[in-house]
Amino acid sequence: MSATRSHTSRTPQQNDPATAVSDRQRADFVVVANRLPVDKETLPDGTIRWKRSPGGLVTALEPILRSHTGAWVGWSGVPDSAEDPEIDGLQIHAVPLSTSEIAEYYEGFSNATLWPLYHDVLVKPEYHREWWDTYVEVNRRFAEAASEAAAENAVVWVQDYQLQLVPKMLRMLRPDLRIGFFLHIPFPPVELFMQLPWRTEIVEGLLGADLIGFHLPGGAQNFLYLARRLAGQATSKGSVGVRAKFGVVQVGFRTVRVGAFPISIDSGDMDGKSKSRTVRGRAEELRAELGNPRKILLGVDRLDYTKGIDVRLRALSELLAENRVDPDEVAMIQLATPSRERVDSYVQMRADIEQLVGNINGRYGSVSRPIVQYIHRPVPRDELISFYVAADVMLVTPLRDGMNLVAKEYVACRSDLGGALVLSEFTGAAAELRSAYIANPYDLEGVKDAILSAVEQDPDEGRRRMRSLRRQVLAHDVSRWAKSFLGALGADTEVSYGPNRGLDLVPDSEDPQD
Ligand SMILES: O=P(O)(O)OC[C@H]1O[C@H](O[C@H]2O[C@H](CO)[C@@H](O)[C@H](O)[C@H]2O)[C@H](O)[C@@H](O)[C@@H]1O
Ligand SMILES: Cc1cn([C@@H]2O[C@H](COP(=O)(O)OP(=O)(O)O)[C@@H](O)[C@H]2O)c(=O)[nH]c1=O
Repeated sequence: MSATRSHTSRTPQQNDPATAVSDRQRADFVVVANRLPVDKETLPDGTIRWKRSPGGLVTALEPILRSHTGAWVGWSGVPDSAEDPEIDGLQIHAVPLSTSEIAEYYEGFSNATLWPLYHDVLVKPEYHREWWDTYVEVNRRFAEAASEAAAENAVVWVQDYQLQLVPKMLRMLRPDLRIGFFLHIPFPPVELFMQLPWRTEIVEGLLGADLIGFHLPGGAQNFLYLARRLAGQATSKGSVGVRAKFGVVQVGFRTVRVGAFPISIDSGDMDGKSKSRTVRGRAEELRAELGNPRKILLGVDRLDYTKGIDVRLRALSELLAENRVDPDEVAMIQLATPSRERVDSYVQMRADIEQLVGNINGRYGSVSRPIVQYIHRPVPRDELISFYVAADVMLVTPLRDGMNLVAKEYVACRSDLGGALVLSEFTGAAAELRSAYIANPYDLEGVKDAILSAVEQDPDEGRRRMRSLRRQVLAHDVSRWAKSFLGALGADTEVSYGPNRGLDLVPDSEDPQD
């Protein structure tokens, strides 16, 4: 997948005379992400094996990686591991991280500085100069690894907040490359971003890309303002659309495009799997294991303070206390994958949530039937689909979330048009899933009303809503997401550039939704 534009610059070989990839073919499409698309597994006999991880990004990009000479640059998730595991022919380039780099770059700057800052400062971001220094150093290592992996004129797609300096660093190493960047979490309001002591470096780091993607137009517009204010660059002023009507920043002779590309899931695959006899049977079993309650409520999240798990538990607790929900008729399942367990705010939040679960079960449950079933371990994908099929009401109540794929997965699994989705208005998904029961997670009465409406919904109304939600999710799947981004980057022959290539071409007045 060579980019179409011409260049005159160092070839990778000139750049890098003797590298770890010298014996491998350089790739014409390179994904750079904090995490590799593989998980390390220790078998009962102690042997180690690498397993393809089931994430949406891997699913979306795998066909593109396979149809080109594709490579993935990332961290294995294990300290000091320099193994380059080969999975089904996919080229993997591991960037090893030491224990202290994991503490300062991943747990520190990525997840105790940027993550809370970009999620509405739900907890106070910590600003430490040593963390920043390590973030710069690790970003440099990722940029070097990408530079070594990429063939001349290759397309490189950098992912997410952990790697915001990589586009500029990579461009300096390899001006021939076509570079895209996608942010998977919200881009914060300007007033919050301005707290960051290294705000200009981050904006300039991103401006190394040819195309910068956000989930929502609002994030793109915040970024355009900052590119003007902090980096002093000329930008377009009109509104940004969805998958179209890009903003532009003029950086010297380069035009950087800025757009909104809401990510999605492999909805066709989930739809198909959810119809299988095994999944349906397992869903029935789950209902039976819970004592066949009238209504099953479900939450599926990484255990993260952004996800509003406490919000839904408090809402349920109050509904039970007010006798608006009968404890004999409802059961709630909360699946909570362990996440970032060495970061203080996550430790505290886990204790709070487990206490709330205990309070509800202590007050309203019985020995044989707790109200809330809480599972604190990852649930495999196929099993997860059975939970979606079994649940009458899906509770997605984040205080802020870039997208929230769980909401889309639930919808994709409901070909029976059953079920109801309660969805926080502060998720990226809420911009598309308008037929959900939308609630403001800061308004507990509103959340309670939304849950009650979903529990008591008229079946015809439920089918109408689910049909409309499914239309959206099935039409906009993850492959469309990848193609629309890569098309805008000029890397995919199936999708061509949109019209907005110059500063004056972004119209002010057009509707931001396509
Ligand atoms: O890698 P971890 O620290 O274990 O965290 C897992 C991932 O969490 C974040 O997910 C985001 O991306 C989703 C897909 O675009 C989106 O739906 C969700 O709203 C985001 O929170 C993070 O952005 C990833 O980098 C992490 O790997
Ligand atoms: C709890 C749980 C989740 N999954 C899968 O994880 C992702 C979660 O994606 P989302 O966008 O909702 O949020 P974050 O990226 O975590 O911020 C989704 O694809 C779930 O199916 C899982 O496989 N197993 C689990 O136990």
